Amino acid sequence: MNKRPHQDTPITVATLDDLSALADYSLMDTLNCDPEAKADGVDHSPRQVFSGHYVPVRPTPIEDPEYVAHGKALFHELGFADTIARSDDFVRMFSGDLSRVPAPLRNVGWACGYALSIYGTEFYQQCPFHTGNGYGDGRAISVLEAVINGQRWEMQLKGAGRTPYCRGADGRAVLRSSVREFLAQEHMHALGVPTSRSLSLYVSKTEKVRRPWYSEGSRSIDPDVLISEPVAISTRVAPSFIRVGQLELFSRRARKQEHPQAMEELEKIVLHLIDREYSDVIDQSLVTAKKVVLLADEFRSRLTSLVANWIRVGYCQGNFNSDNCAAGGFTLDYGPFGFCDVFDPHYQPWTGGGHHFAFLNQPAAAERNFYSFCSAMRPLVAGHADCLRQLEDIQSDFPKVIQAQMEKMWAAKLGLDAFDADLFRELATLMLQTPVDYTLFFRELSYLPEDIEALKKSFYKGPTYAADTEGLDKRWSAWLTHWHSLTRPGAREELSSQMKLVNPKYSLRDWFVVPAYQQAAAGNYALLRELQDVMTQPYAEQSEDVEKKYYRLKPPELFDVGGASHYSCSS
Ligand SMILES: Nc1ncnc2c1ncn2[C@@H]1O[C@H](COP(=O)(O)OP(=O)(O)OP(=O)(O)O)[C@@H](O)[C@H]1O
Ligand SMILES: [Mg+2]
Repeated sequence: MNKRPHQDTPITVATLDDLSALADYSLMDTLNCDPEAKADGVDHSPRQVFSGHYVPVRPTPIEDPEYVAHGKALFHELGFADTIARSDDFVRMFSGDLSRVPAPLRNVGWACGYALSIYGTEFYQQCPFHTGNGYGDGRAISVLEAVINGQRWEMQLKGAGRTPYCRGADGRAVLRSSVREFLAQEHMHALGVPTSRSLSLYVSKTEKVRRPWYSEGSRSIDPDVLISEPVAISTRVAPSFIRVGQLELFSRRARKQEHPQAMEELEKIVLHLIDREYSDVIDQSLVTAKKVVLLADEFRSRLTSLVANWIRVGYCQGNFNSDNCAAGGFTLDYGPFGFCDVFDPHYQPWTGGGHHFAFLNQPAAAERNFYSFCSAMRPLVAGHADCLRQLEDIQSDFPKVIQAQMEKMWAAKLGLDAFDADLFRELATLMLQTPVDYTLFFRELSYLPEDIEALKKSFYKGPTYAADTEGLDKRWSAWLTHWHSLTRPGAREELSSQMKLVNPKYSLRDWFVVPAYQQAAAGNYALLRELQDVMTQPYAEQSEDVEKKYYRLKPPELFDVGGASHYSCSS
């Protein structure tokens, strides 16, 4: 993702014909197609796919699509005219109807299989056939790759109907989860955290599906009602959608010698990954084993930096399995995620996710995914003792590297040049005992307050605080004094501005998003657009109105409410 252009580019795409001129289908042209697949992509039944990197799949369009939103920043970066998002043929294509796209665009897309490791352990049970051959993109279908100003992008529809990997489900995404993913991708990008990006979001005016969900104000852990929700298709964009799980699928097949081309397919997918995501840092002319070592080294630095960034902004991925871990080192799959309110190392919004994926356990979860990645790479370096040793060193140094990234991140949040363990330990204790709102606390600290009054804006004032307010206030004051003594003297304004670029003012809390998707389901997109606006400038002060609405503590009545504080699924 480091090749991403940051500046607006002149408009080059004002019609679908313009886009089709930029299309380049090299994944379908260079990787292996499932030899048993029919080229027209209309067989959507769940089945085992034994070999090949992709299956041609024709998306199932949603009925009567209506424009909801488009990723404005991405449009400008790509040189897309805003008006194209509402034009008939663009709407048709990105709501899943490829039947009338202009050549060389094709009327089939592709879906990929991938394997699953949960916290480093290989799993097969989630595949309906218990073999791993029926697991993969169950509702994600890529429809093109385009090269735009020298940068290649893959565009992928989510919710575009069944694929052979749909595991018997309908392949749809509801508006609720699509709005969450759409807004979160935009927000993360604006926060400076590498992520897949939001291109567009369309909803069906007539087609609905039933999903388990929470009744209004429900405090139940599991959904307590079945609701009928409009279906939607969002399109996300990235240099590739290769996941660690995908590399594992081919590596498991090579390891078990499942078919004669298994080793070659593993090598091909890894070289494809390098080409899409790492071509600027890995020399094309090296032998594969050497490329793999460089890949592991670079992926480790991206992954450790990614997770430190998640923690910096209060993000919990919730389900950080190897199949939700993009091999390009960016955030992928905004299903059971959340941005925390209260600072809580155990914060985990997804009730099915388990403690091992909780907020401050994410470095350890990343380590497990990295181990799965390294195991998947091993067959490619097996014949090169040197490379094998280097890969093992890269793997075993992961904890050290992530620890260094975390310390660097905490130091930056605190505006310090170096991490101070004592200061941090006391802060973490105070944040837990009070407790504090994570975003508000660090933002208030960024104004360099002389006393703790301003910091109190971030206090939720729990039972420990109520029981000994004076004692805790004293400790907070002592902590603040200690903190001031460690900050750079002079240049206060510069320090404050620097901290404000590390500590966002606004974060996409779920209780902001709930009314936005509820209103959107009733055809009113005003709140969604307002949120899109606010959350794409998370470091800016913005207006007083915005501050009043979005820079505040979570109201007590919203704690523990299903759908606003936790969810059991993310469909
Ligand atoms: N084929 C499908 N049809 C309908 N719903 C699905 C399908 N696949 C997954 N889901 C829903 O999405 C939830 C998350 O599953 P998973 O992460 O595998 O898919 P995803 O969100 O579509 O993934 P990704 O963003 O990683 O492509 C599941 O619990 C399920 O509720
Ligand atoms: Mg997923």
